[in-house]
Amino acid sequence: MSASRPLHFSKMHGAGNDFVVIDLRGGQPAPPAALVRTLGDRHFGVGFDQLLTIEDSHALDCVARYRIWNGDGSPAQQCGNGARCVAAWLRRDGAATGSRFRIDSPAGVIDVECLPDGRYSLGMGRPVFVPARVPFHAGGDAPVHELLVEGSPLRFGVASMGNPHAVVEVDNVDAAPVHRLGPALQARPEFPEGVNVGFAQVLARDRIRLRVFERGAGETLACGSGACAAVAVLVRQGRVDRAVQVELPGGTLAITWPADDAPITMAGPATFVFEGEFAVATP
Ligand SMILES: N[C@@H](CCC[C@H](N)C(=O)O)C(=O)O
Repeated sequence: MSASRPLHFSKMHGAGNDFVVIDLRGGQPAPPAALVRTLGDRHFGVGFDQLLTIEDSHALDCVARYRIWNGDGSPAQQCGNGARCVAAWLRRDGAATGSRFRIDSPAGVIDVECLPDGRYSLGMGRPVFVPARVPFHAGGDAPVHELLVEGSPLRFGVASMGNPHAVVEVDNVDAAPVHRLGPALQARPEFPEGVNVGFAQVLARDRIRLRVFERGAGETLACGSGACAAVAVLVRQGRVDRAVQVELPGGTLAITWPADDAPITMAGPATFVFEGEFAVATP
């Protein structure tokens, strides 16, 4: 008979981008990649786009630190929807008090503001367009790049929000070849760390629709860092204004980039779905 230990988790989502959140404060080790994949399996596990581990922060002014693991077990540096869920989780836990606090992410410290309507507003940092820092190894520092992908030229902008993004503007996001061009661009050697690929349709200067094929998770119902990257790239290309409602399949995020040298702000929901225990097999 095999033994097991219970692992308590919270199931959450932010605009449909779904998460399992586990508490590793007190120095508990992060789950190995194989356990992340098992937990993330929607048939044999719990299922999620990303696992979020809440950990002790060494930054004095932060309530906690969190790390992000994609469904395929790979670590990620940034997760906008996840950060809002971490903020909500820390508030419910009591570790975070007041309407403003800071959390420590792999991409740096994030300022959180709890809005009166229940949404969370986060300072997501400044977008980085320098190709080598995305990283994207082709061409110069232009707002639009072009590669031959699957035999056709594909035009896109790149940005890092702590994690790498490519943004393709399309006429109709419903008809965009997200599942063909997403993985094809993601696998290009010019993106040595892979890339999250966003397909954006500009509806107005303050409103876009967006679908994102994420690194390590496939298409998700929303990608917070992807929404920030899409607005940053489209502002740089002169296509949208600096305050944009981003409509994703799972919900809407409000993205504001006040000035080139200012951080991007993202506001959106964070929702608890259920609490559970997963039986982790022990040797
Ligand atoms: N869904 C997230 C991004 C998660 C990480 C991403 N897949 C990566 O590997 O960079 C978000 O809301 O930002």
